[in-house]
Amino acid sequence: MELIRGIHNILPSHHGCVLTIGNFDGVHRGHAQVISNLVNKAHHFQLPATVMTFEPQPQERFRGADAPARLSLLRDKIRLLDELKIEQLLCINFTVAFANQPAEVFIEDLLVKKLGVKYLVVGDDFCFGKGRVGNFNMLVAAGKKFGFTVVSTQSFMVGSLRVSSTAVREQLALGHLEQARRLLGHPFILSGRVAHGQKIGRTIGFPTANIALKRNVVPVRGVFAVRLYWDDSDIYEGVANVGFRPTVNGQTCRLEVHLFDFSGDLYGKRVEVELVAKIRDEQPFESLDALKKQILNDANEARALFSNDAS
Ligand SMILES: Cc1cc2nc3c(=O)[nH]c(=O)nc-3n(C[C@H](O)[C@H](O)[C@H](O)COP(=O)(O)O)c2cc1C
Ligand SMILES: Nc1ncnc2c1ncn2[C@@H]1O[C@H](COP(=O)(O)OP(=O)(O)OP(=O)(O)O)[C@@H](O)[C@H]1O
Repeated sequence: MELIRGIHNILPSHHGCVLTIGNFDGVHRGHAQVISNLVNKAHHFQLPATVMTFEPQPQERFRGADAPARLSLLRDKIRLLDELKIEQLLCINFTVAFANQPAEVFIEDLLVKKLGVKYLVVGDDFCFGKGRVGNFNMLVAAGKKFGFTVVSTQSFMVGSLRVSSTAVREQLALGHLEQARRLLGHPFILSGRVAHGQKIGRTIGFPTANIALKRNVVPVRGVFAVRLYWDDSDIYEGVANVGFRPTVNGQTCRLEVHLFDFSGDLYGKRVEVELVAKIRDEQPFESLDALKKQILNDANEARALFSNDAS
């Protein structure tokens, strides 16, 4: 997959493609269905299957810290889209100027002149452009004028629920990891680099890897049974907390992972943490000793969960 970073990097050789557009946050099963249609059409037309996405996501640009929690960082999104076998990912810097373009300008300048879209696949609720006035019917009319075809994909449902990034966020906020996984089609992960913490954990017998969360808002809070992936080959099980650590007066939201039976050095490593099941909500404890007792219970619960999974 070729990553095209920004409109200014679209070359004449990129002219002519089969395209879809969206946030693709989390790259869930609804997205996978849209992209499967895209890839089929691309084969048929012998043109590259291309996804256009935005960074930051539009709501992050407009609402800052009030934007919905992010399901996937750009690098996770790139990996997940790559797995769906697209050929080109166009990542557009979502500036205010870009957002303020009228829908007609977006179509004519970007879709027609720069990208030479031959076929456009969108979901059934797709909107775009200033004031989100651009919709499926407008695209169909533009397609007739400029010579491209627009198709909409039917809603992808799990039971009676339409899969969406919003629906995944709701399930994660409720701690329903299994249902979130069903909607995503893959496990929910948090990724980042292991940083130095306050080093209190080791004094209570639970050393933790602290992972700085690069997102504005995280869709989960609490204590979880986790798997940690690192360097592609090693998988470790453990227990983790996502939160502000009220017992030690934490100021920022952090992911802290205690791995079972691990004594290596993870500092500086980029890791992926799969949240397997929620154990409980984070809470303040009156002493480190009380926290230690609780973490011991959490670890036992997580170990039991993993050994049940294995049997
Ligand atoms: C499994 C687990 C559960 C935790 N639960 C809580 C909690 O409920 N409340 C809290 O204030 N901190 C909680 N913590 C965070 C601890 O306060 C923190 O890991 C400890 O202070 C070590 O910090 P350090 O990594 O900076 O040394 C938890 C940590 C782990 C690993
Ligand atoms: N369940 C689904 N079925 C069919 N198409 C979908 C589904 N979910 C998203 N799409 C389509 O995938 C493309 C990208 O969607 P996008 O990420 O922008 O929205 P979303 O997943 O519905 O998230 P949100 O909850 O933020 O609206 C759009 O064309 C959208 O219409």
